[in-house]
Amino acid sequence: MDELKYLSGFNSEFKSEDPRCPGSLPPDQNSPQNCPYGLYTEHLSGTAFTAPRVDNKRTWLYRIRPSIGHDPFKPFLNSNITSNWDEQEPDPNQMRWKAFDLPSKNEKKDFVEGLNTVCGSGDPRLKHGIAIHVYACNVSMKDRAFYNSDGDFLIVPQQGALKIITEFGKMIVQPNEICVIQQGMRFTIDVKEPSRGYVLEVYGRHFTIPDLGPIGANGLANPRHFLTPVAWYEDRDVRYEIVVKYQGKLFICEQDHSPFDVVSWAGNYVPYKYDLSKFMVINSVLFDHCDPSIFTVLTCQSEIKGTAIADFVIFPPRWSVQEHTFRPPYYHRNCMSEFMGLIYGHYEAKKEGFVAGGATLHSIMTPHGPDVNCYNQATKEDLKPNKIAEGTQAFMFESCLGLAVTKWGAETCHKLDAEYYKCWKNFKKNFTGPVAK
Ligand SMILES: O=C(O)Cc1cc(O)ccc1O
Ligand SMILES: [Fe+2]
Repeated sequence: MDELKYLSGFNSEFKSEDPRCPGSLPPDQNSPQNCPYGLYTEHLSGTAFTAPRVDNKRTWLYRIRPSIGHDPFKPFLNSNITSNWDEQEPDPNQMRWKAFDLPSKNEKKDFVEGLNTVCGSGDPRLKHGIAIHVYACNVSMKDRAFYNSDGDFLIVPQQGALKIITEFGKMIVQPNEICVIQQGMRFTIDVKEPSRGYVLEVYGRHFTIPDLGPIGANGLANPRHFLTPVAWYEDRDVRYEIVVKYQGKLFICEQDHSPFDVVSWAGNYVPYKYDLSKFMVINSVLFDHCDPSIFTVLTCQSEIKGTAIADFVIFPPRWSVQEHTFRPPYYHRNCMSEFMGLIYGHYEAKKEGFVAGGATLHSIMTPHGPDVNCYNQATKEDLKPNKIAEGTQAFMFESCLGLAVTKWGAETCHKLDAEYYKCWKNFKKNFTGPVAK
């Protein structure tokens, strides 16, 4: 069970000291000539120095050795991570992936080795774009840490808890929880069982909780339910590997000690986790279907007002009570890209074929919506209050960007389901014809 301590709050100014070294945080300044306990000071920037105060993110780390003490980086081979979006020809078709494979029993893959890019857009060098990855791993990262120089990772475990050690401390992230580890933050992941999940990466900008508009001051994700680790360090002089994702490729270097040697830290640029069951769900209580934006947990905004480079949206269990309404998602064509995954249960619009650990992609302006069975049932059902999606958690990564599927996503994973289009075959023509003159 999760017995770790956390700090609660979103976008808060935190400070934390490992209790083994009380007073390790310099009390009156950021950069003393000599730090308590002989620690080194290091600054981690999450935004430009000159970013407006409301967006400005940085943290001061007090550590046993500065991060710079490492050998040169070399390419890390055998990775299915990419930001090359031209591997395949564009494909506007609705896509559905069966559950992505877990490593087989005689394979050993840690989180880094098990990361595969499915689709994405943009360029980490231009600090604009996203990538969607899936991971499947069965061993812990042994004396190996990872950091992403390209952007932030929003990690959605689907199977298996992740024990994540970061420079800021430890967190355990279970399925139905998510975490965000931002650009530059080093972490290592331990797993106890074959584990699988999804990663939404955003280049160059950070996630926020959405504005609430007329909803008011409260609702959706509550800032106090976002949890940040408390300082924890290890003083271990061993060969340690640091893997970096840099401009879409992985590189590896070695150093002679654990990078998890931060004794205390202070700032507002931190990793955090969030339990999806704590989301305060809002929905229509009389008629019509609310847009899925009502279920936005986190958003990464573009420069265009109200338009997200990436929204993280969930479809949690909730009561459906609308009168004279077609209750499932409406048929539509969207100017945004919609990538969906399933943590457990069944998605209301597609009871078959879209399975936990699998995915769908409905690209810009590609028509989609409930399958024929769902339509037929929803147009006939007695509209009593109904708890939908009990025992279910589907989610969507929605982006204003056009997404390209990688070679891994289209071919190598062997999970694309060629039968997907069939769930929309055989719509009955119900048209009753014009009024007779
Ligand atoms: O396509 C989907 O299943 C996601 C979705 C759900 C919904 O309730 C309304 C619109 C929408 O795109
Ligand atoms: Fe949709």
